[in-house]
Amino acid sequence: MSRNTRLPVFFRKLENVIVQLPMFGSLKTHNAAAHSFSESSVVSGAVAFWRRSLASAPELGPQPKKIGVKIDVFESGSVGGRLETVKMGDYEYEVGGSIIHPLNLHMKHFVDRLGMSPRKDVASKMAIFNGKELIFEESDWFIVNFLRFLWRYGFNLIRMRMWVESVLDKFMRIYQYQQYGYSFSSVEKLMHAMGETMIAEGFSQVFINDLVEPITRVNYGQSVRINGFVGAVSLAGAESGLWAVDGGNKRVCSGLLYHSKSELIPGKVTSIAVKVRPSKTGAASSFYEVNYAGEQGAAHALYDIVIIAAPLHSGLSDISFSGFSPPIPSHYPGRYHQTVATLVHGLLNVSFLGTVEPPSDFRVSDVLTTDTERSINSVSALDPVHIPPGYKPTTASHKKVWKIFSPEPLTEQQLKNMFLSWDSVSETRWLAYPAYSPPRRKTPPFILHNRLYYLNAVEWAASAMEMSAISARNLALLAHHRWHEQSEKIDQEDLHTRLRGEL
Ligand SMILES: Cc1cc2nc3c(=O)[nH]c(=O)nc-3n(C[C@H](O)[C@H](O)[C@H](O)COP(=O)(O)OP(=O)(O)OC[C@H]3O[C@@H](n4cnc5c(N)ncnc54)[C@H](O)[C@@H]3O)c2cc1C
Ligand SMILES: CC(C)=CCC/C(C)=C/CC/C(C)=C/CSC[C@H](N)C(=O)O
Repeated sequence: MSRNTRLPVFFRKLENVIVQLPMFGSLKTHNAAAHSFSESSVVSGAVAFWRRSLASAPELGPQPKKIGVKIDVFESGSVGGRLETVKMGDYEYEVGGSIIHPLNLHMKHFVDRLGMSPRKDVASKMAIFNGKELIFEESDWFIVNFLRFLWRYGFNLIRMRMWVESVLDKFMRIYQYQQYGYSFSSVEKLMHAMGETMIAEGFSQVFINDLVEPITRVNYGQSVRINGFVGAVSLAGAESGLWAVDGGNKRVCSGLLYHSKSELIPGKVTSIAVKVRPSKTGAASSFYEVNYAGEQGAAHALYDIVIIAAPLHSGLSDISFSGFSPPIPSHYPGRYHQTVATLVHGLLNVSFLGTVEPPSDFRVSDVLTTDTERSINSVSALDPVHIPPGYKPTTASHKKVWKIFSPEPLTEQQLKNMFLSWDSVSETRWLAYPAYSPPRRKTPPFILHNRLYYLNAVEWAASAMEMSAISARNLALLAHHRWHEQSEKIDQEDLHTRLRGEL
């Protein structure tokens, strides 16, 4: 089992039988301009703006002449945003977005196209902690896991897996739609095109408490009271075959930024105003004035199209909007959930987990927690972003790097309970992903104004690297089609049936 895998071993084997993956062609884009734009806007992570003129895209219909597109990307922090690594000792470790699903085709495509590779796999083993003891510890033996699960949960696990697969199966449609240049004007329409997702019902309470809840806690730091799609994404984040980018996931961001030839402007965007100016022909045209605090102080620049690629929520971007009617809020309703990632290079106190196993036998790498454990969401042994030759995971009798996810920063006392000793500690406080618990809110819009777009609205469906990539590609296509008044490529119904014969 690979280090990023969370579901028990027997499940990995079953998947080959139950899962039918839809077949897709390569993700070769039909729209070079939109594609390179989508790449730069997602993953540079910041706020991307399209300046003055759009490039033509021959495959999208007859185009008058090829004119250049200039893209500026503003970044107030570091490129990669929530993809971040921290150095401990000689190695770097992921402290933000760390795992990628095998069906996340945009991420896969980026890595291939940039000539990067997935990190080497390292074996892992999962356990579940209820605050007192380990209620489940994965065995190395497929048959043992299988029988344990069958005994305790009946066929719940298989049904759950089939439900996740049915959601993923519909989710995969988006790649085909985007390949054919289709776009969607709202998160609701994008989700509708991927098939409505209902919360899976009928699982036993003990199964939800023991397995589903721990997975949503490690992945979204929250309970199971979340919408169906994000629930399925969270469970997908516990499947087999999860991977990471060799050298660190954030390399994809800087790689795509470089590749897109856009200009990176270090600076914090403070406000965006809509300005109307007379054009050469006499007709009024509007521009967006972007004000920012750059390295040389306050400055501004004018753009035709602006894409905001950072969450418009308290504590995350703080951009004000002026001159818009109706007004655009700086912050949309709803908050982002705090997850603290604490990395400790130390000796784990295995008795804190209620186990009597000697540390030299303790090979568990991922400890998930049930809702009864309030102070921590997970404890995981981390592997460096690059696996050096000869690297082998060790038992708990050796010092190694552990990552603890918790809703609040850990106290000295909590660290002392969890570790017998440590050399170094690093703490990263994230406003990590939306707080998905009810009341369910209206999703923020993709289109904030005529040519002003908002990428991170998609996180209210689910937050993951791939979701930002999908949203970026969608907005690049949408911006292009709206600019060229190609309404037949926007919000088309029943694409699934219409495109069925195309591949
Ligand atoms: C702890 C943690 C673990 C996660 N694990 C996973 C995982 O395993 N797999 C997965 O797929 N996803 C994971 N995620 C989610 C994933 O990291 C995010 O969904 C994704 O990285 C979002 O990317 P983004 O570019 O849309 O936003 P961000 O990464 O937030 O990028 C926004 C950027 O905008 C910049 N910015 C903000 N305001 C301004 C401004 N006013 N002016 C200029 N720049 C500004 C910020 O500095 C930032 O760089 C995790 C997230 C966290 C926090
Ligand atoms: C978008 C689709 C279809 C799949 C993505 C599945 C996926 C990678 C989900 C993970 C999402 C997430 C926010 C994980 C956070 S924690 C990651 C890991 N458990 C860790 O310990 O770092």
